[in-house]
This record gives sequence, C-alpha cells and structure tokens, in this order.
Amino acid sequence: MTKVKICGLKNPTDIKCINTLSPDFAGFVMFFEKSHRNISVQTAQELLALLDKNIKSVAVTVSPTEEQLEQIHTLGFDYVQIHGKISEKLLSECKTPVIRAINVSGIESIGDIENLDNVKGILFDSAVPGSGKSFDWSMLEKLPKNKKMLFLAGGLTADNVAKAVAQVRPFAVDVSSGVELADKSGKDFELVRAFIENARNSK
Ligand SMILES: O=C(O)c1ccccc1NCC(=O)[C@H](O)[C@H](O)COP(=O)(O)O
Repeated sequence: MTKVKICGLKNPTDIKCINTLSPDFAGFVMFFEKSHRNISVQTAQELLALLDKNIKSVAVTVSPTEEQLEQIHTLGFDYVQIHGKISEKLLSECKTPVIRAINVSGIESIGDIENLDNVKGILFDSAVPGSGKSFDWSMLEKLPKNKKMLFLAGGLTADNVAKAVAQVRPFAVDVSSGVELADKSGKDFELVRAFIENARNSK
C-alpha cells in the first residue's frame, strides 16, 4: 500500500486531524521563515509531544546548517527532509535519517546520494517546494525504486493522487497545499481524509 506524508503541519488542530486520520509521515517546516508553514523550535517541541508515536515525524528544511541539524536531532525527529544545498560532509554526518529532496531538474544527481547510508529516502518535488505545483511525472517512471524510499511530492491532491501512484509507483506520496484550508491557517480535515483514502486505495 502506498504510504502517505502530510506536510506543513503547524498547530495542535492539525495534529488532532493527523492523529485521527493516521498518515504514515507528518512534516513540519523549520528554519525557513519565508514559508507561512514555518514553525519555531518551541512549537515543534509542543507539536511533537502531541503527535501519535506511530506516525513518523519529519523536520522539513532548506539548506540547513550544522547547528540546525543538531537541534532537529535533539528534538527527536524520526527524519529530516533536506531541500536546497548541503555539503556531502554535512549530509553524511547528519545523525537524523535523511530524506533528500531534489527538484525534477536534479534527477541526474541521484547517483551521488544513493550510496549514502544515512539517506533513507529521496523526495521528488516541483521546482518550488510547497507551491502546490506539479511536474511531468514521466521523468520518474524509469527510476530504480528498490534502494531508497521514493517520495513523490508537488501539486498532489485527492483528485490526482491515484493517477500519480499508477504512473510513478512511489513508496510514498507527499502533500501540503492540496490539503490546506482556504485561508491557509492549517489543514482541512476532509481534504486530508480524502487524500489518504485515495492514495491508499490506488492500484
Ligand atoms: O511547505 C513549504 O512552504 C516548504 C518550504 C520549504 C521547503 C519545503 C516546503 N514544503 C515541503 C512540502 O510541503 C512537501 O514536501 C512538498 O513540497 C509538497 O508541497 P505541495 O506541492 O504544496 O503539496
């Protein structure tokens, strides 16, 4: 069954929704103030304490510093999702298991990260993360899927997720914008419910 990651959680109401609907992964944007989904270290600590322990927690970052990665490790996240740039040294020394995010134009670079033991997953996203924009999934059809967890992100919704799963066959699908309330204050329970149901029922 395709796994599901709901990203951009930012308040206790979101956590209540997630704990009720039980996706496999829950994402929290950190150290990226440009995003309306960014949360502080203190909020992350509070939300992690509320999160059902059966759901894997993911700190979502852009070009994180060594100190930020240390804070994420101390907070006890299950994974850190890394967008943007990071040195090979910092990546290989990261204590928290890594989901490396790359935009579709970076597909050629998979080879470099595929051999790092602490990189457990690769997340394919559109050019601007969290933008709700999709990309040409056919680019991923021929990728080997047995080495790392392959996450598909970018513009997914309850309406297109089954088609995406059928075409790409990812380990997991990842959504943020497509399950957000219209005023962007958090997640929409019904949209999250429908997304998880359609992703898990897809063949
Ligand atoms: O959500 C953000 O604002 C964000 C900012 C910086 C880095 C990552 C960010 N989000 C990551 C995600 O929400 C997902 O991994 C993915 O991009 C899905 O986004 P969406 O297209 O909105 O469903």
